[in-house]
Amino acid sequence: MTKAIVIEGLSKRYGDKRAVDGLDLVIGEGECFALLGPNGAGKTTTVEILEGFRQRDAGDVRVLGEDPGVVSNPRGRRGRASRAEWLDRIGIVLQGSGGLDLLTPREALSSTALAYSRPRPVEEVIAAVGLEEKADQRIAGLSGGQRRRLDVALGIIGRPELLFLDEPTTGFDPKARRDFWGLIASLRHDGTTILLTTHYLDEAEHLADRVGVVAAGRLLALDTPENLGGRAGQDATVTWEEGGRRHSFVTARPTRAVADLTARLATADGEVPELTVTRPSLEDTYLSLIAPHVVVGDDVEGVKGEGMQRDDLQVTAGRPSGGSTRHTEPGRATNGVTR
Ligand SMILES: Nc1ncnc2c1ncn2[C@@H]1O[C@H](COP(=O)(O)OP(=O)(O)OP(=O)(O)O)[C@@H](O)[C@H]1O
Repeated sequence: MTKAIVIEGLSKRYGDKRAVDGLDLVIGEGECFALLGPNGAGKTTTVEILEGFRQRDAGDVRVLGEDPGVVSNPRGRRGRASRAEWLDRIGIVLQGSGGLDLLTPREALSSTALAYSRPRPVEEVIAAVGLEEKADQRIAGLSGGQRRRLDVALGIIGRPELLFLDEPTTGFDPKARRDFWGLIASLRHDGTTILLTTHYLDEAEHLADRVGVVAAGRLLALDTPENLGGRAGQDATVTWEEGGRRHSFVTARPTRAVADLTARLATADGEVPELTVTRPSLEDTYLSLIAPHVVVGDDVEGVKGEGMQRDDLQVTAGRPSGGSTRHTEPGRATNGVTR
């Protein structure tokens, strides 16, 4: 595997706060990798170090073969030319960008495109993010979701080899999210490496080849979405209706359980009433992974104000929400970058 990103023993403190605490991670070229974690887990700090916006305290980092801490410094020993070359290969969508209010999306994209050696056509990018109707209106008048789409457009206009997406679909309506997922699929198809942070687990599940879960600056788990935390091999819950009541049990062998139930209870048309077979969803697995880092009445360790509370976990954890089958066997956009 050719490595797009290599992180070894990465650490970063803010005063006494350990935002990133000995992180190791390798992301391959062409991979779509999702970094998951509660508020304050250290995701943005990590990504900003990779983007060259922040200096690390310790550890080694390589992004497209360069040390961002060195190459991103225009006055450093590598100089302005290397920095421009490196930035030419990277696209960045930050959590929110501003300062473009007086421009239109077309103007913002056209001027940003000038900074790249082989930009995508502006029209193509406007269409890809579904901003055709807003292309010539002032950015100040765009809705939150439309601005976010523009952020994404600014991130991909330079035809990056590596795209950083920090919570890209926040504020998107469901259709815009689906459209965005399609866009990411086509970028991946073209070989773009993508590092995504998101709080939407369905988004990670849909888009990512692998996910990493971080809390308190440490990597808790790393796997494909299907296998995270041993998910694929975990017991299944079988539920059905019998005698007017719901019944359920947990089993490691759901195929056999369904066959037994079908033999015993199936009606003339072969159906067992209200039969469902569920395994833990990605959300269930994620919540149990981060649960030890949740403090009752306080934020997640190392977290900003809106951290997830234990009450949230009680509502959701263990809910047989994912993989449910019925009657079947379960089976800072570049506009923020000074170039
Ligand atoms: N500039 C800063 N100065 C001081 N502390 C900071 C700064 N930036 C982040 N932190 C702290 O570092 C920790 C990690 O924050 P970070 O923003 O990297 O987390 P995150 O996983 O991206 O969170 P979110 O999901 O809320 O975006 C938090 O405790 C946060 O309060």
